[in-house]
Amino acid sequence: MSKKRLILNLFEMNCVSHITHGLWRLPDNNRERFNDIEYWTELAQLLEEGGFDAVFLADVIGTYDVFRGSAATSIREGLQIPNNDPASVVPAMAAVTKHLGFGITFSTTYEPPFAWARRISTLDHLTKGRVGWNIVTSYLPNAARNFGHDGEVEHDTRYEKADEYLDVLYKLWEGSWDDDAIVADREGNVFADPAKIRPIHHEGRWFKVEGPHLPSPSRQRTPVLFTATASAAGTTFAGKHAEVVFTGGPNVESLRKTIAGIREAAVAAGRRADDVRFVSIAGVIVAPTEAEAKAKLARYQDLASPEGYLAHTSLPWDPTALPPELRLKDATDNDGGVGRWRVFDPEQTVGEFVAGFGDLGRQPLLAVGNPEQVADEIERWLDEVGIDGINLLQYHSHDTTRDFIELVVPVLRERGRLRREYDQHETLRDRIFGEGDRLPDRHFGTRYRGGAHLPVSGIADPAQPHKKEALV
Ligand SMILES: Cc1cc2nc3c(=O)[nH]c(=O)nc-3n(C[C@H](O)[C@H](O)[C@H](O)COP(=O)(O)O)c2cc1C
Repeated sequence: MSKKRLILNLFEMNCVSHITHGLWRLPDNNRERFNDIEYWTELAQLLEEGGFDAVFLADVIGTYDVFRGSAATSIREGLQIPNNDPASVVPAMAAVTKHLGFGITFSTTYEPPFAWARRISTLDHLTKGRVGWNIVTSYLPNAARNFGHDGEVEHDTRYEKADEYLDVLYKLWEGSWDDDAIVADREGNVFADPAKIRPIHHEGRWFKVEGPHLPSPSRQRTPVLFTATASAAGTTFAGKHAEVVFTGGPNVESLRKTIAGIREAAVAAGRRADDVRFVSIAGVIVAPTEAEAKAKLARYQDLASPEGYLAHTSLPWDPTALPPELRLKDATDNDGGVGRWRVFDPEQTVGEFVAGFGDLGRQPLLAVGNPEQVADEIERWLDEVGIDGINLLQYHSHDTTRDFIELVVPVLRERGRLRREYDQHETLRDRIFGEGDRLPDRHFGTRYRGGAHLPVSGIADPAQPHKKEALV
């Protein structure tokens, strides 16, 4: 059996402190340059030189203001504020690269689907088929208040809304235009054929969209669909829609369960179990020798900020205000509001609990060592845990990426886990799945192709009465 090839992404965010809080202070870390277009173009070129598949851009549309009932901790920490729009930096990166893919996070909960469908189609055109979309439903109460709600939309309702959102998008991306709709007939003065373009007339519980889609079909039509979930509602959603699932989770057991559950949900949705690929967050601290890598981890650990992690987790109580020797079971009567990203141990003291938040060693996939040791660990995760790829966390920008490219990429290439060069002209989807540019027929989104399941077959053209808008 051939070896599983690693999907290699960099995990980024258009902000200072994405997910390794406190480390922006490392000497020469250049995260505060995120407002500069050169930050992104340099990064994109570096990633493409190193053979990365994609840069993955996380996003939030609110502040973390649950911890201590205020956004102040987040603001002090640079924790995802200030932040800029992720999609806006993609064209700059695309202009200086040919192969690098782009994963863009966007929420289905607050902004309606028509404009987003247009924006991502534009990006798919400009990148020649290199975009993916990380579908999120948004978890920040402040995000809800920024978009006219009093509080968060209830969890499962967000997924119901997301499901309809995707339905609208598939109608626009897959069904609204035929591939041969653009005629570009100069003599006949016909640019596009109205009979091959149709409105979608979507009317559902959440959205009413007439269409047609404004952009013509891009190479992938539907961008590669990513999501991150472990909940029951999210698992059903991912089984139907997701092509790549981003896995976090506290440990390997929960991860294996998530993977198995989503594969099962994919099969229930008429897809194949391996139609979904799994990409894990990975911390990699590598150096020529193990001792140097461990020393580097210690340097990083010194600067890690538990406060940043506490605010990021939206902990609804403040353990730093309690005596550090108090046991958690005596400090709080529920799960401590720790939530799904942290395992709660009632026997821990408050002091241990706080220190644990800033413990970089708690990462389930953390490889610290020389290049061979790191490659061994990544291969173990591919073969034993069952992931398909990694999203590399950044401790230091751009040293984390450079180290990985210089030290780990050659070893993974030697072991047949990474390609030596890109295939020319391939889209992001084709690179990941090797089955062409478009969604496979067994994906729900393809049901609208050619106008199937849409109320009209084409736009009526009064100047050409024989080509009437036909009801189907
Ligand atoms: C690795 C990873 C990355 C994520 N990135 C984002 C993000 O950029 N923006 C966001 O709003 N949510 C992000 N999330 C949160 C997820 O979208 C989702 O809310 C979370 O996994 C809980 O989903 P569930 O309630 O369905 O289990 C991320 C989650 C994980 C595990």
